[in-house]
Amino acid sequence: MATSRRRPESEAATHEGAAERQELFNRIAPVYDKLNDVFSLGMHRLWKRWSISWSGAKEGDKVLDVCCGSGDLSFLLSQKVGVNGKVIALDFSKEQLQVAASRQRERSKSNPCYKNIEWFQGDAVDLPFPDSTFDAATIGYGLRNVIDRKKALVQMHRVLKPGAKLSVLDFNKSTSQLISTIQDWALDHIVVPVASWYGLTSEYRYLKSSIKGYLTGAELEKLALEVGFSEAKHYEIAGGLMGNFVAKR
Ligand SMILES: C/C(=C\Cc1cc(O)c2ccccc2c1O)CCC[C@H](C)CCC[C@H](C)CCCC(C)C
Ligand SMILES: C[S@@+](CC[C@H](N)C(=O)[O-])C[C@H]1O[C@@H](n2cnc3c(N)ncnc32)[C@H](O)[C@@H]1O
Repeated sequence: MATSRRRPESEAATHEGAAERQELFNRIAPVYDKLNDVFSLGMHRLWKRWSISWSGAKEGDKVLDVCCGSGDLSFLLSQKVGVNGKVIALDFSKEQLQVAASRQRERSKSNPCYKNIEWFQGDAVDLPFPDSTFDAATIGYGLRNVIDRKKALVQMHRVLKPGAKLSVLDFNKSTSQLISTIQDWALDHIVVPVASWYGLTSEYRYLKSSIKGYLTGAELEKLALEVGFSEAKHYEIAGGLMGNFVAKR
């Protein structure tokens, strides 16, 4: 009997799902930064600063930003680790990485520290780095979008040094009916209608369904301990609309 080289059905579905998401993030890349500022009234910048603090990144460190997108967290990490440090930023969307690289070129004109960032196109579930490489890692609004989140956590655990921290910023999948009603209302009545002006209706509708399909803080803590992190704690921020999860290798 000839051996089939086709992927098993579930693996093929995962691959197709990931490719669809990659395309979605490619499509939103040109307006992504602007819409985040508009919809969060600029607050996402503050949440990202907090997430960097939670990562424990410091001067001279070698750090990883997974699902870096257009690079907001990578730029903050870059300032934190300074010219003696190194930021490795990874994403699977070519368009997002192009935006990130162009922002880096622009910012490096006034602050050479940003030259310490290196961009990689790659998959969060298959990180192309050796074990125990990084002093800290971040993933902002990324883990929710990864189909096999356990695999991504296993990978991030593997590439962190013992004692290093992972900081995961994202929407909070709240257990409070009030908070999830507010999230749903804002997404249905503000975010999706405005995104529609840019021809991005389905892309921003996806945002709501991805929050429903995400993990609660308690579920994130449980999963991180399962994959080998020694400590895991989820913090609600922005009145419970957002969350930051911290896990220590
Ligand atoms: C920076 C933010 C989200 C990034 C983001 C993440 C995704 O997974 C996406 C998927 C598909 C399309 C877009 C995104 C995406 O932009 C968080 C803030 C921006 C949000 C788009 C809007 C948040 C609305 C909140 C429910 C209410 C905000 C309250 C605020 C204090 C005014
Ligand atoms: C919502 S954006 C967040 C970007 C950035 N971290 C921020 O906070 O603005 C999510 C990013 O995750 C990336 N992404 C989603 N799944 C991924 C995967 N499996 N591997 C690599 N990148 C992924 C997308 O391409 C997108 O750029």
